[in-house]
Amino acid sequence: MGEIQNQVVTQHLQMNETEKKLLAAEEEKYGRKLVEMSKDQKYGMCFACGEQNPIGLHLHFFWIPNGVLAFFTPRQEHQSYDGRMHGGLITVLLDEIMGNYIFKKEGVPAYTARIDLRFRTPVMIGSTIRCEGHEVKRKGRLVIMEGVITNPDGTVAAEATSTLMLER
Ligand SMILES: CCCCCCCCCC(=O)SCCNC(=O)CCNC(=O)[C@H](O)C(C)(C)COP(=O)(O)OP(=O)(O)OC[C@H]1O[C@@H](n2cnc3c(N)ncnc32)[C@H](O)[C@@H]1OP(=O)(O)O
Repeated sequence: MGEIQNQVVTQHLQMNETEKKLLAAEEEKYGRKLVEMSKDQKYGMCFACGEQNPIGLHLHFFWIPNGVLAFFTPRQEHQSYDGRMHGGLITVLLDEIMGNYIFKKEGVPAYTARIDLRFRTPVMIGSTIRCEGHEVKRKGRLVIMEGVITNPDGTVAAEATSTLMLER
């Protein structure tokens, strides 16, 4: 098993042209360049953001005021029913943007203790979606975050609230 893992080599996926254009439009809106969150080599196998994970989503995250922004374009392998992105993977996107934001902001891992999610409209394969998360509340080590995924036509695809527990 370890041997097989060690043989896996992957190329980190960069943002595609559509994602870059959408990012540029956001930067226009904010009137400044958005800073990308650093990648932590220790977590290179993270399914959502890890650069070394051969089957990962290879997300890129950007700091926005009190929150985080990312884009994602689902591929054929991310399907559920024909042409639709799998809901479990939509959940991964929301879980990740909220969790990674707190991890990067605080410098300690934050574990998802609860996630409430509503799927409102389908996400279609090949369409670039916008993922945004914001911190809304703190109580001790507990952090409440909200996240939303928007389709290219502006409709909300999914929205979630999560409770994360910061590591001691
Ligand atoms: C770049 C690297 C990658 C970044 C990835 C980030 C995104 C991904 C994030 C994840 O998906 S993490 C993986 C999935 N989640 C887990 O594996 C977490 C599994 N659960 C646990 O490990 C523990 O349950 C947990 C750390 C969340 C809490 O355990 P603790 O022992 O630290 O806390 P405890 O259960 O004693 O609760 C402490 C307090 O918090 C409260 N609490 C716990 N969970 C709560 C909840 N969900 N809602 C409200 N309150 C909650 C609890 O009632 C209590 O309140 P009191 O102090 O007043 O008694």
